[in-house]
Amino acid sequence: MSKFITFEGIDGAGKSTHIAFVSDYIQQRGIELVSSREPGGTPLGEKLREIVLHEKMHLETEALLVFASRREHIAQVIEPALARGAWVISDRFTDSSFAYQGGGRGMSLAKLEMLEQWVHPALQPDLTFLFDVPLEVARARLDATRALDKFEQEKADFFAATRGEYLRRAAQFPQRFHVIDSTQSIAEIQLQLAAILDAFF
Ligand SMILES: Nc1ncnc2c1ncn2[C@@H]1O[C@H](COP(=O)(O)OP(=O)(O)OP(=O)(O)O)[C@@H](O)[C@H]1O
Ligand SMILES: Cc1cn([C@H]2C[C@H](O)[C@@H](COP(=O)(O)O)O2)c(=O)[nH]c1=O
Repeated sequence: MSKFITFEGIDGAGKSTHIAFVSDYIQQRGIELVSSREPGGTPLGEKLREIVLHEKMHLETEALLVFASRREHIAQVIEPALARGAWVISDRFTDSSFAYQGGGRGMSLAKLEMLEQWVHPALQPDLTFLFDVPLEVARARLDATRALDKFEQEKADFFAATRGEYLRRAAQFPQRFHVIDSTQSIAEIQLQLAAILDAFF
């Protein structure tokens, strides 16, 4: 049966690193897997991603653009894959909008809930991995790897609020969230992910 798995966390928490491991782990079982990301995942979504990650804009414009990208992603990628029985992994989904636009930027959570209800009233991830890490650790990892985009250049209080909203949502939806302590080594985290997935297959 199809499954929808999302990966969340502040920038530099380790999502991309662990998506590669989880993708291999799932595919080794002969399961068809579609791996995608937000904002993005479709040609239109990738154009919106460029704008969202690099242009300054009103916080509600930002929220509308990430949900526009998501609407296209759901229609073109997520729903067709789930309908044919494939598993879908998405590097970020609506929890990111609550964390970044809601927590980080301070947008009304009630408005975000309205957008969520509009764009995907019946779709929620089956499993969400939240890679939780203090900002200093995430920032040190990012600084070592690449030039920073608009979000990655935000200050400590933005990421404290983003992380706080992620943890609030994990407490609100404990049935789908697994909070992973991302200060552990990659090998330790992989053991934890494998155990969670083994129980999920
Ligand atoms: N548990 C870990 N211990 C040490 N280094 C790690 C760990 N997890 C990830 N890293 C390293 O941190 C850097 C950032 O990791 P990664 O790109 O996976 O983060 P990310 O959450 O996908 O970031 P972003 O959301 O900004 O793309 C990489 O160089 C990666 O090798
Ligand atoms: C889906 C989504 C994403 N964002 C932000 C969070 C990140 O800073 C970037 C995406 O970059 P990544 O390297 O792929 O993690 O976009 C957001 O603010 N709101 C969202 O809904």
